[in-house]
Amino acid sequence: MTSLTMSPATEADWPEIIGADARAFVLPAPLPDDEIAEFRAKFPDDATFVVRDDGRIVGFSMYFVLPMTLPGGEVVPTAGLSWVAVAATHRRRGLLRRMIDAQFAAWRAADLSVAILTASEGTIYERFGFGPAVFAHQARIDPSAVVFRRQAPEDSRVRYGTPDEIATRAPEIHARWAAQHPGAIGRPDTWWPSIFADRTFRRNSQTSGLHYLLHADGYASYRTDARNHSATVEDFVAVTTQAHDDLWRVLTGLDLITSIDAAIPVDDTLGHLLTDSRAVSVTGRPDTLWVSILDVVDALSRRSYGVDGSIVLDVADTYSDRAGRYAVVVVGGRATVSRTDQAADAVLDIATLSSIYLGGISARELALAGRIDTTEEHLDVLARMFDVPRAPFAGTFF
Ligand SMILES: CC(=O)SCCNC(=O)CCNC(=O)[C@H](O)C(C)(C)COP(=O)(O)OP(=O)(O)OC[C@H]1O[C@@H](n2cnc3c(N)ncnc32)[C@H](O)[C@@H]1OP(=O)(O)O
Repeated sequence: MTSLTMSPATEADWPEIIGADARAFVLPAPLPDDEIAEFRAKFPDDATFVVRDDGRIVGFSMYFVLPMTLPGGEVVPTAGLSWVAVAATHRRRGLLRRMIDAQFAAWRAADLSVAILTASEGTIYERFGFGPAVFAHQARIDPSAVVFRRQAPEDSRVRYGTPDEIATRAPEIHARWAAQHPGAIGRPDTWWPSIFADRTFRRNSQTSGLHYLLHADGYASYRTDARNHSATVEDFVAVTTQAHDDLWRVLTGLDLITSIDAAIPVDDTLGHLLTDSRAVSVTGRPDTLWVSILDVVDALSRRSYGVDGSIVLDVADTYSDRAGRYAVVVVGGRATVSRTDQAADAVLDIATLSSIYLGGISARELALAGRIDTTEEHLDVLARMFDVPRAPFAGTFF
């Protein structure tokens, strides 16, 4: 393996990278050229990491810089690790680890305090200090059982969008939603063209293109399947409860549709709006975002907290340089965080701290699982400090 080298991608590398990724991610075919052009507009070449063996590409990964909203509303730039693939001929020989080492160095050089990813498997990334932090409910809705408790408004306030309206309205509505929702991944301008293009490789011969429903404060896109008359909600963005309820009224009232699938926030209110909450069944609870805190002091200082208090965390990190004791002192909901020599109140590893960072898992749950070593008194402080009023929701897969 002495012939292995790593460098940023060059122009000539892209056909080989796209082919290798299609193979690794079990895609039926490499991405089409127009999709590749849009994909490449999303990140600079120096955010790419190509491993070659004797000149042939055997490993690839890259990162986007993506805005993410924290509890309290501050938006931080994050390193969004993505497109990680190692050739089957070179698996389990340390290529992923080598690329992650280089990525970490790049993230540090770029002063990024938080890294995020959407994971293909649950057992890969904890060793690098990532923990699952945001979840969604995979919901299946039975429209025939849907009866809203409140009477429908005379006008649903929802309209189908024309392509022009969608191009103007959806990014603006998404930005408003993301600004107020913890865990939300902001979508840079360069992300929208391929969403709107809705190319045929994203569906099969019997599924429709995206239909867009627009509201003054929200939108939803969905496609239908002619084989079984089902609908799948691809994107649902509601800035207000009114928009949420109005959009769901239209979606659940689609004539000739026998079931609707959607990924919804774990605290979504749809079931509570109905006379029979069983019309909404939860078929899964996937993790939708993994987080790794890169700079504990900076990351913890940027979110807000539910209650004031202070706690000393002893953080373990077997991968990088984040281990140590940190004093977190919260006054008026904002934290002052510093490294300290004081005795620890709670002991946990960096992946566990990253899991509770956005409030998607409670410290209490992880302590019960033996992942946080603390006393009942300190756990109470820790759990209440990190608790959030609304569950985080990422809303974007990357
Ligand atoms: C953010 C994303 O892009 S998620 C997508 C990840 N990519 C995929 O799922 C595509 C298909 N899979 C692959 O391309 C490869 O198998 C990868 C990228 C997952 C792993 O690449 P490899 O080069 O084989 O990993 P590498 O040898 O560096 O392993 C590093 C460590 O992770 C472990 N590991 C790697 N893959 C896995 C896995 N799938 N499950 C469990 N552990 C794993 C290794 O055992 C090793 O552990 P250790 O160093 O602590 O002893």
